[in-house]
Amino acid sequence: MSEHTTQSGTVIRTRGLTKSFTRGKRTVEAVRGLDLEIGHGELVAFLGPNGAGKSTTLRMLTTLLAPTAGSAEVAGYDVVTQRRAVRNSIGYVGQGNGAGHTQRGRDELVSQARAFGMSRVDARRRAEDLLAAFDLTEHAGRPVSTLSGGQRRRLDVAIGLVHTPSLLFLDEPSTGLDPQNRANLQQQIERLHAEQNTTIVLTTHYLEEADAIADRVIVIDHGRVIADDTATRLKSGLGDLVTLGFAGREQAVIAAERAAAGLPADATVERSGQVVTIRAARGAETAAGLVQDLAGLGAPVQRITVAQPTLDDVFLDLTGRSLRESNETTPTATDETEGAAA
Ligand SMILES: Nc1ncnc2c1ncn2[C@@H]1O[C@H](COP(=O)(O)OP(=O)(O)OP(=O)(O)O)[C@@H](O)[C@H]1O
Repeated sequence: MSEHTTQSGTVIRTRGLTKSFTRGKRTVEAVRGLDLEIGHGELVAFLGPNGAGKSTTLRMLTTLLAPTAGSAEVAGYDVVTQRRAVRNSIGYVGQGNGAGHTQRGRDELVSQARAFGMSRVDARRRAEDLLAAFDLTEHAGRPVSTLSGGQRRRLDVAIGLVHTPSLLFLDEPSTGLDPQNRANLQQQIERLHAEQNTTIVLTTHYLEEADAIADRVIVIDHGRVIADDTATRLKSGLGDLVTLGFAGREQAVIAAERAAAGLPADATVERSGQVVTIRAARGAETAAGLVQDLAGLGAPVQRITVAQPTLDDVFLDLTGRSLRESNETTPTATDETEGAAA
């Protein structure tokens, strides 16, 4: 089904998109005034800690939740007044498993395709194509409940694609998968994007996932967009992290002083016990120069690592918190759903 795009190729446009939930006497402002434009063919990741508002945004864009304020157009249709048209234009794979548990994978795909109005022959052909594309052909005759987590998740994505949407929303597609299955699913998503030019919007709290597959990373925190760019550009604003280890505290003090005196003003130097950490552009060069200087000053470096910035460093720089740690400690709650998936 083809999507109806604006002349500029924008497929998602939101203005002041807002959602609050009332829980008892408390109001949770899950999404606060989002202004977004996403173009045809982009692969966008919404990245943020648990509870940041990623799923709520996706659920508004896919018409599952009505916004409290603001507006959103998806594939050229309004998510409130043209819900059906939006739903017909998109694929949506939610966090839970969409597939029925006792159905066989192949039958599930065929029934979904039939539900979208395909003939029996076309539905079977579509199911076989999707099974092949997601490496599921050999498992297609098994009841869904017997599939592994990774196979089930791939089937979910295949189901979301039955009607060949050119815009696909994936809510945490790889959460709960082991690294191998996660990598496998990421490959399928990238292939879908590259081969079919499908616009893909996914949510994730895996930094590496956003970094590896998205053309554009929209970092969300407390219901707001706090950064929006390619992963490379987001990271390029930060320096490399150089860690130097010394035999004793005194040498580390000398090293910290030397580094602070010799590095550009935007570099940062911290010392903790026998370890000095430096955040600076061109970390390898910085480290090499320092190692030489320090040997001459009687403070030889014993251990050295140079790490390039990650998206976690970007998040830390923006919020003062580590996204990795936020994910480990922040609880999440979703307890009400409005409407149902297409
Ligand atoms: N149906 C709901 N009723 C009440 N509060 C809700 C509901 N859905 C979400 N929230 C709250 O809104 C905030 C944003 O939640 P949301 O699920 O959008 O975050 P998220 O970034 O997708 O997190 P996660 O990665 O855990 O899915 C959270 O504080 C959450 O508890």
